[in-house]
Amino acid sequence: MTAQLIDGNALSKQIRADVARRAAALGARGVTPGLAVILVGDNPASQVYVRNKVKACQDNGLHSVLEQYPATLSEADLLARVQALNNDPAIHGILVQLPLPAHIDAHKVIETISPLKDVDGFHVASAGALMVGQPGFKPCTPYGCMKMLESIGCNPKGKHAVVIGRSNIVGKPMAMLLLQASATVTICHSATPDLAHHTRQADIVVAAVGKRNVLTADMVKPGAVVIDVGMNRNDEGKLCGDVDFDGVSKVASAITPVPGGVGPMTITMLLVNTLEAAERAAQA
Ligand SMILES: NC(=O)C1=CN([C@@H]2O[C@H](COP(=O)(O)OP(=O)(O)OC[C@H]3O[C@@H](n4cnc5c(N)ncnc54)[C@H](OP(=O)(O)O)[C@@H]3O)[C@@H](O)[C@H]2O)C=CC1
Ligand SMILES: Nc1nc(=O)c2c([nH]1)NC[C@@H]1CN(c3ccc(C(=O)N[C@@H](CCC(=O)O)C(=O)O)cc3)C=[N+]21
Ligand SMILES: [Mg+2]
Repeated sequence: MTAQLIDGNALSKQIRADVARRAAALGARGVTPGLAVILVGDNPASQVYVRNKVKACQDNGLHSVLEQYPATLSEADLLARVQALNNDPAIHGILVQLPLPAHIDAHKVIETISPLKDVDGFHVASAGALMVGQPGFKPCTPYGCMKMLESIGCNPKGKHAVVIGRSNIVGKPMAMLLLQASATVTICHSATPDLAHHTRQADIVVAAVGKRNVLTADMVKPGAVVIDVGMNRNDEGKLCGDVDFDGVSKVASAITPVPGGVGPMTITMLLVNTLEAAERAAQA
């Protein structure tokens, strides 16, 4: 391995310490930042993520409420819960864990969250703000990826960035943030005929697909920076990303691991967004 490891746990620790300081300062003014997390159903992966989020709040002086509902919860009842949290002054951020059961329209649920409390950055208003460069919540995963680039002094300006994946929660906002940072951005997806042709030209590659070994060493330009968003399980049930880490880390100049890379940074940026929502509410 020749690449520098971009340690998401270490960077998270630094940023979370700052969050904890600012949360304490707000607390001294009588405002405790509050996050509500709603989990519907019993998806085991979702339970792990949600528990990590609640624990991160506790560890850094944020108040959190976890609401768990059975998979049979009706859409109307979920919308009513979101509306109640919109009106709850102790709650500054609302996160509805995805995926939701099939009988619930996730889009409708997200659009019901007040944009002022949309700490996931998934609301159309947040996505639109990002698109036109207005203030708004940035989606936590791409936001965390930008912080990881910054942490190693990688300024995207003038670089060619290739994003693999175009989902509304990762790929698309990732591309927008890189564009905002003045990279030249290529977005690849399942209908891209020759993925390697694009990735080989990239100074920065972000893989956000959800399939193992989407990016292998032969697809990477020597010295490129590689960010692995993927969360998959290998044949032994071990957590792994989209990137062939062993191969690519011999070619890249810097690379994020899985676990311990983008995952913890996603939670860290959720704390940052919640803190900022509370700071804004305290000013208003
Ligand atoms: N670490 C973290 O904090 C987070 C990790 N994740 C993980 O990141 C991964 C992506 O998540 P998400 O964006 O929600 O996933 P989606 O399934 O919504 O999107 C996957 C994207 O990958 C594209 N794709 C699929 N196959 C290929 C291929 N062979 N070549 C190129 N592109 C392909 C799809 O293209 P098309 O649009 O054409 O279908 C789609 O745009 C998952 O592993 C997920 O678990 C997600 C969120 C947070
Ligand atoms: N409304 C909503 N917001 C989300 O932000 C959201 C979501 N729904 N649905 C699912 C995805 C996925 N996601 C992760 C967060 C942290 C880790 C994480 O902490 N990963 C650890 C490992 C965790 C483990 O051990 O399984 C790591 O990479 O080191 C992973 C994945 C947030 N998501
Ligand atoms: Mg990770």
